[in-house]
Amino acid sequence: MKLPQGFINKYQELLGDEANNFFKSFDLPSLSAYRVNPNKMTKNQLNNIDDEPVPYCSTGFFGKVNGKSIQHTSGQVYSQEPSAMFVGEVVDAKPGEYILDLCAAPGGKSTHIAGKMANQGLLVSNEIFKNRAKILSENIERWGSSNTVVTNESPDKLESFFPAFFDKILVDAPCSGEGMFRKDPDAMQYWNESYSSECANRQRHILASAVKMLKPGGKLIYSTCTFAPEEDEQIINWLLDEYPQFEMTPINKYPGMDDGRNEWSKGSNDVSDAVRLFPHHIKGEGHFIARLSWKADSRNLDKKNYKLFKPSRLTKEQQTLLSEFLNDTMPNYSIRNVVLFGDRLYDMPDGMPSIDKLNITKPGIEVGTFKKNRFEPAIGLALSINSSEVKNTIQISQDQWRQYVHGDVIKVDTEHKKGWYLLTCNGYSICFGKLVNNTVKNFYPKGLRF
Ligand SMILES: C[S@@+](CC[C@H](N)C(=O)[O-])C[C@H]1O[C@@H](n2cnc3c(N)ncnc32)[C@H](O)[C@@H]1O
Repeated sequence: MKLPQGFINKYQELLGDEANNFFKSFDLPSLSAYRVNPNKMTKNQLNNIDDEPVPYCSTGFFGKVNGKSIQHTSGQVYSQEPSAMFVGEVVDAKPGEYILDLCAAPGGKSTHIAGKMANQGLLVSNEIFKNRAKILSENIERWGSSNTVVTNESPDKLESFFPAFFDKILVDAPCSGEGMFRKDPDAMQYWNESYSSECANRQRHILASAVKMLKPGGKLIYSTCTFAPEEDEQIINWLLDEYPQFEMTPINKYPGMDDGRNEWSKGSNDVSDAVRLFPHHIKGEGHFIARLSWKADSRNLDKKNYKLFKPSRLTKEQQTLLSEFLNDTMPNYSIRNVVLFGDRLYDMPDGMPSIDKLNITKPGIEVGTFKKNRFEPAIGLALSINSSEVKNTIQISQDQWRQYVHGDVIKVDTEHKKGWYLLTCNGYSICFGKLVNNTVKNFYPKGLRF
């Protein structure tokens, strides 16, 4: 691979004897891997996977997943390069926590975090760019995460909605992406001698917003997929100088992982507790991760600081249509917080403050749409539940799955009564379908068909 000459000069000087091995690693093929969804897969299914495990991520495996496979489309797996998986492990999300993933698209770290939260607590996944926030929402939807809200805001706008709100915040920062060169050589075209300093400026702004949204006592996790000290050790050194309430917390390092390099930090703070994943030391594309803790004790959320969320009001007709659907299909399902976007009904997780004026792409699980005289369940609802939560299911074969995702109807032999059914394949929820006279009508969203 032809690396930029300035890049070669820079890392020759920084890495000395190691530089040659570092440069050689760019000529090796990039590594593919995937994580499985612990909220969908059973331990047994996990144990049956033959691929080589990623040693530092219990749900990670080396291997390629086809984006048009049933595994991907039903949210059983998420493709992610292996070193990026260590970020989610360092976040160490726990069920019940309030977590913000501030730079979240396309959703690798958010799906990892959501998997660990087991649908309990609140995950706000934010992305500044609208088109990327849409992709993030689709990935969260497939993953079936019911405690996740996707927002589309700049970090400074988000501050006013969530002052001192989160237990943990991940800043997986936009960066010069040197760790992406091998996978996507086009990323090299943006590289120049001053690019890292520009990125560092933006990273400091994002972190300043993140600090305002973190609860005292909370944890801030910072990561990049670049090797540039300006965006890695020097950012952490700046953060420790600027916000003395923080201290670094050690990260349990696995063989092949390196310490943060104090000699690159241009400061007096010890940043060796950060971790570097270099492609010539470990099987991955490369990452930098640091975890900081706010030294003060955690205090409880003072609700008075927040405008409380007010649920949307359904009309009488909407209430009737929804009750009919739920009674017929999933009588035990109750919507936590009703949010209506036009005719689309969402089930928002608990814990959100008022969402007035907040740009939200996905306020939670999309339950369905109110149509004239009927309620149509959404694929988002199907992907977030399992068959034990619905009255009526139809198991379809892999061939029938192919027909359905292509937009075709499915014929079923057995006698079933007319109505909505959850279609499952190999035990995984796929979509709702409406059965009329032994034919399952196709409700797979047009935009997702293939
Ligand atoms: C490294 S990527 C995040 C990858 C993501 N965490 C994942 O695991 O899939 C950084 C994200 O930051 C977003 N971004 C760009 N400029 C930003 C800014 N000024 N503030 C916040 N986010 C920004 C980018 O659009 C991009 O989606």
